[in-house]
Amino acid sequence: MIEIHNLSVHYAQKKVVDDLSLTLGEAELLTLVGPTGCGKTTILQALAGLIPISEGVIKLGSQAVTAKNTLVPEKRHVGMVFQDFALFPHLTVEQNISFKLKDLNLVDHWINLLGLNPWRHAKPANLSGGQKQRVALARTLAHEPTFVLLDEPLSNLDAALKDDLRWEIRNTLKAAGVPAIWVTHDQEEALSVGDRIGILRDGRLEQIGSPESCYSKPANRFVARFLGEASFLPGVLKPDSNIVATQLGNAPATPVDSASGEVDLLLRPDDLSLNLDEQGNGEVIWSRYEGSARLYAVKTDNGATVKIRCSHENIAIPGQRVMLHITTTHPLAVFARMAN
Ligand SMILES: Nc1ncnc2c1ncn2[C@@H]1O[C@H](COP(=O)(O)OP(=O)(O)OP(=O)(O)O)[C@@H](O)[C@H]1O
Repeated sequence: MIEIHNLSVHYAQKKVVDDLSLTLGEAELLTLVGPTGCGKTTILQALAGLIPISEGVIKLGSQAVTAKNTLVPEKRHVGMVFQDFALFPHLTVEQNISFKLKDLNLVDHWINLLGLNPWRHAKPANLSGGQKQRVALARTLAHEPTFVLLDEPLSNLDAALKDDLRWEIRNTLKAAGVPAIWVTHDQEEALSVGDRIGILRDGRLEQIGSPESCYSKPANRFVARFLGEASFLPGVLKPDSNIVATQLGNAPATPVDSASGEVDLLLRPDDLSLNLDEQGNGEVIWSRYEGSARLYAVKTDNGATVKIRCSHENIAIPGQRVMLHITTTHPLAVFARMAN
């Protein structure tokens, strides 16, 4: 188990990690997301012992690391996986994985589990990006780390490969049974592979929880926007009611921070339906073709702009009148109305 209590990290006078606390369960995979420069890499470096911490405690099993009571990286038993793979170019796959390793049985185990047998004697230069990342992961896990830190492991790979490899990495970490923190820019990746997801802003954790809870009940508008397309529709939520009344109809509501009265309803693009209708309640502003789907922005007759994702067969062009309905049956987050 890893526990982080009130961790802060400064670069000169600048606090880049601010009062971070979290606990990672056995074999738990936590994804950390946030805008560029919010401190994701700094957190991993601090946990690995690569940079000093300013305040707080990092508990790694029975060891408690503080600013004064530090522990060298070698003694933390942390495995790191980087976006640039960091393999030795002159060594083969097998030699890279077995480097400084005593138990060579583990080399075969991870080579087999990650499907690397055909490339066992190849050098990194002859491998694809996905194969290199598998080697890096195998090398990390063969050293039996107590926990694993992954810094944007897929960011140098193309989209098609990313999708498969993210699941392979998740399954492999689960097979290894070690806790891991996976930093990514990609909110879809974070939502899909994490057991829990943490959303950072300016070095602070804005929310941590299951992907479903953070996506459907974000703690604030920043989290709502960061995790996916978010539209905010004005509505009225009666006190002690769980129905919000809006210009597009009523919807089941879950208030954030006890919001009531004049509220803004969080709508995701798949919470709505759209049909061409001259007598409708809005007008298409723009549309984007996405392959299997189309994303529309519609201005409602009351002046709000909402985004809707429909089947690619549902075609409307900018300027056309459409009828929007809220179709979702699960409760939608509502926030206190923001003053203009
Ligand atoms: N060695 C350093 N000296 C001074 N400031 C630094 C140093 N490294 C990082 N920073 C600053 O600390 C802040 C956090 O950087 P960090 O790399 O942790 O962010 P990040 O969330 O990982 O960003 P990205 O998503 O772009 O990789 C940034 O403002 C960055 O400029």
